[in-house]
Parts: sequence; structure tokens; C-alpha cells
Amino acid sequence: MQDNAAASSNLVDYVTSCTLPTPWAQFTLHAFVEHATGKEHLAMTLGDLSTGEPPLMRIHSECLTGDVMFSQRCDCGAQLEGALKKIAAEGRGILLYLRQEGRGIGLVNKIRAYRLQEAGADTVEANLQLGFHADARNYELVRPMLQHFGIEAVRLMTNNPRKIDALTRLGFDVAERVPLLVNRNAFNNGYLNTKQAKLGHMMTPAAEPVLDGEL
Ligand SMILES: Nc1nc2c(ncn2[C@@H]2O[C@H](COP(=O)(O)OP(=O)(O)OP(=O)(O)O)[C@@H](O)[C@H]2O)c(=O)[nH]1
Ligand SMILES: [Zn+2]
Repeated sequence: MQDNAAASSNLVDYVTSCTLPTPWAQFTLHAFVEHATGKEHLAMTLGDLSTGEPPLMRIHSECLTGDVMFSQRCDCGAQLEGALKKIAAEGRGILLYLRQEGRGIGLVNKIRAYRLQEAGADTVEANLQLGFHADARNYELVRPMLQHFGIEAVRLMTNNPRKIDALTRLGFDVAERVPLLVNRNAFNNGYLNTKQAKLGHMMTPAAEPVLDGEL
């Protein structure tokens, strides 16, 4: 049963929402269900998003190991926390939590990829050895999810140029890219270097005041 029938699209249904208190702000958590897969995608919002002013926005790809299990192999958990803190500091913004675990290959395959990395492959080579693309993500769902909130332009928190391209191709105005450089450590240094060298991630230091733990 859907609380907001007007929000349906051919890709995703909006289902319902609740308040979500966090250490940094009281967000609203919104649930969407993808038609093709039944996957449950989420949006966390704060403040009035319908003013026309581009809000801070993050498209966060699920990383159970990083977001939940504190893994230091990647920067995902720290990026999730950093993005929510930035939104809280402005009092306004939106984080989409997309269920694209392992850059779209799923959790079990990501663990297979980690094992190959322990045998010497980098993050891209491991995906290719498993028969996947380096990055199997698709951002189509972002369009109906942002349309649901009446958002046409965003200030995107990312280091990934593919996300900027994807949003632009979907018809959104990326008014600004906000770097999200957090938690470089001995375990993820090589991974972050590979993202920069092979996936084009922009690992330049932030020009703005840094958050706790930000590089
Ligand atoms: N296949 C695979 N996926 C990974 C690996 N490490 C992290 N991930 C997944 O990568 C996704 C995050 O993508 P990243 O490339 O780290 O960053 P991004 O989201 O593209 O870019 P940012 O917006 O700058 O964070 C999550 O879904 C993680 O589960 C890995 O070694 N192999
Ligand atoms: Zn991760």
C-alpha cells in the first residue's frame, strides 16, 4: 500500500516516510521500491527542498561492509557520515541511498573481488576477472526519486565524474560539485589511488573548511 500514489513512475514507487533522528539532525527517511527488482531504495531529507535553490545532495551506493561494519578497505562509511554532517550543518539537503552494493555486482561478488584483491588484483582488475564491468551501476532511478521532491538542480557531494555525467544526462543541473574526501588510511590508500587512476575520481583536497577527519 502506497502513501503517495502521485509519486509512482515507471521505475520506482514511493511508499512511505518517517522521521529519523541521527546524531547530527532529525532527517526524514523516505522509502521507494524499484519495480524491476523489488529493491528498497531510500532518501534521507532535511529542510525545505522545494525552494528552487539547489540543495546539497549525495548519491550513496550501498556498501554494507563500509557503511555498517566499519570496514577500512574503502571510504564509504566515512563518506556517508561526512555527507550527513554537511547536510545537517546547512540544515537542508538530500541523500539517496541506492542499493547498488559492490558498484552494482552485489555483496557476495564484492567479497569475491576483495579476495582477488588480496591475491594482488586492484579493485578494477578484480571486477574484470569476475566477468563484470569495472562499474556496473546505473543511476536511472535518481530521476523519479528527485522528481518526487521537486528537485531540478543540486550541489552534488562526490569525487566521481560518472555521477555528474549521469545526473546531467538525466536532465538535472549539477550547479556545484562538493568534494567528499574522508578517511584515507593504510588499508584503503591503494584503493583510492586506483579509483583516481582508473575510474577518474577527483581526489583533490576540499577548498572549504574541513570536517573532523576530512583530508
Ligand atoms: N566491486 C567492488 N565494489 C566496491 C569495492 N570497494 C567498494 N565498492 C563499492 O563501491 C561503491 C562505492 O563506490 P566508490 O567507487 O567507492 O565511490 P563512488 O560512489 O563512485 O564515488 P563518490 O561519490 O566519490 O563516493 C559501493 O557500492 C561499494 O560497495 C571493491 O573493491 N569492489
Ligand atoms: Zn565501501
